[in-house]
Amino acid sequence: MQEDKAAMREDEASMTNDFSKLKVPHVLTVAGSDSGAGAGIQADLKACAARGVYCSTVITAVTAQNTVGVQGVNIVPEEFVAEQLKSVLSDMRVDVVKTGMLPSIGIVKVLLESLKEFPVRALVVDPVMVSTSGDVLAGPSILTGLREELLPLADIVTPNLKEAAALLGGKQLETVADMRSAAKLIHNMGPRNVLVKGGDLPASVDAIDIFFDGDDFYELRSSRIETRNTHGTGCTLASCIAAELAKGSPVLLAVKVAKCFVETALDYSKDIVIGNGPQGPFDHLLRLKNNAHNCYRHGVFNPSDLFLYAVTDSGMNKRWGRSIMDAVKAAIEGGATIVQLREKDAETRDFLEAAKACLAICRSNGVPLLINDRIDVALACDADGMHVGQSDMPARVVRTLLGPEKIIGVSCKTPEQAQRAWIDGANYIGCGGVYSTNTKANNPTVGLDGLKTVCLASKLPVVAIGGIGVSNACSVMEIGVPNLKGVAVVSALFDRECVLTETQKLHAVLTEATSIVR
Ligand SMILES: Nc1ncnc2c1ncn2[C@@H]1O[C@H](COP(=O)(O)OP(=O)(O)O)[C@@H](O)[C@H]1O
Ligand SMILES: Cc1ncc(COP(=O)(O)O)c(N)n1
Ligand SMILES: [Mg+2]
Repeated sequence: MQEDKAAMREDEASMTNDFSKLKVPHVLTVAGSDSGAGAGIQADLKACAARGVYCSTVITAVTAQNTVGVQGVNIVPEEFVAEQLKSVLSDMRVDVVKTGMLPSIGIVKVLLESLKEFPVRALVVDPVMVSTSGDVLAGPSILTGLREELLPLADIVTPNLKEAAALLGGKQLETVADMRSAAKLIHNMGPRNVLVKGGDLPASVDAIDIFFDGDDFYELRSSRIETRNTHGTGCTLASCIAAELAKGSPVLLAVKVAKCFVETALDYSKDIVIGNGPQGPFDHLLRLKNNAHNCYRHGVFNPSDLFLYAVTDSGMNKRWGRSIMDAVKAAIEGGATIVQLREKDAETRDFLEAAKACLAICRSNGVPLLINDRIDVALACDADGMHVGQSDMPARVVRTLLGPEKIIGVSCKTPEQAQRAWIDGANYIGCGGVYSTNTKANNPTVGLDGLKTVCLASKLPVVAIGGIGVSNACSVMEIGVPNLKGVAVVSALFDRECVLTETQKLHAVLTEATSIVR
């Protein structure tokens, strides 16, 4: 639409803009709010976020809506819709406008005026009229404005079966052949492309949509996901199309990507239960959630996990003739609450295989698994986090690479190091060696006094490490500082014949010691 004018604006902008700054693809959605957050503005925001595109919002109506249906609609006065449009379009460089619920002809007119004043690269029109629950979101009064003025500006219009029927004056669509002829007739109203969506096509095994570009028809099929969670599929599809267009994609490719996204998101969230009604929302942020899903306890670090912290040592386990997996399994069975793989001598490939196997064991027991020092291994196996020393990669860099959900621990001997770990975004610190140990060469000890000093200065929870075992764990915990949450042990568990028994013994000692402290 009005590409010349849009291109001119782009040129003007390029003269004044600093290109060392990154231009973010930008979709503006002009739609209604859904309080249940499955459809409307909320779906648009999530869909654009999932596709890596910025989304601004002009709200045309506020609906009271849940998985049962629409309980109320409050239309935003058209002057105020105009004000929102002006705020966004006059200031932010919008690439694509996507429309959803346009509840009155007045609002359609206001939108048309704004698009004339501030042309954009592409316009996606999702002609929302009736919710899947059957409630009216925009009445027939908008139809003439839609057909005669908005559709001719649209790069693509995406009616579902009912909306296509309404645009064509009420004739019901029941077959793929009906969808094709509807697409052609709607194309005659002026949009460059038409997508008739067949989510509600009766008795279809696949989810079939018909795309028509004025010359050719494309039958787009995806498998139909058996789920009640289809509320908001239409809004999501249109927003994804807009997002891909904003990135510069051709229209048909944008539609294919969007359809694939909807199918994947439906499949991913087919069993989630939100609300008691017949139609639930689905989960757009599957990529992010995939991680959180895989995480111990949805990625929420609990400092009490530091209670009995088992740290492996490959040499030790090899000497006793067991694999790292067997060692980890026994430690967890004995009561270990967190596990760290510290394999200084392992070959990378072996380490990764072992890490994956240990992760499976830890996940099935709800115990977090961290990797010592090796961020490549932590990333490759999607471990729950990392532990780093003062000469390893800085915690702040590790945080950037692992993201916000993962656990990061830092070895600290001094209050200054503890302060730095906190600033760098660590979750806990390991303080030691408390006693001397032969698992770490040339490692000066801090003693119980040093441990106490660091605990008192630390804003993060602390786990004590270094030469701790059944005989002295009690004295360590008895220093009685609230943020000392437990002990980390290597030899006391793994340089022994039976890991299970030793872990059980240590667990009993710690339980006893902490009950005295409390
Ligand atoms: N159960 C399903 N499985 C897979 N895709 C679906 C399913 N239901 C809808 N879709 C797809 O979601 C998109 C939105 O379609 P539809 O539900 O018909 O629109 P609306 O939400 O506007 O009624 C279409 O691409 C459609 O094929
Ligand atoms: C505010 C608003 N906008 C659009 C829809 C359509 O979504 P669906 O067809 O999936 O019910 C809706 N229910 N609510
Ligand atoms: Mg639907």
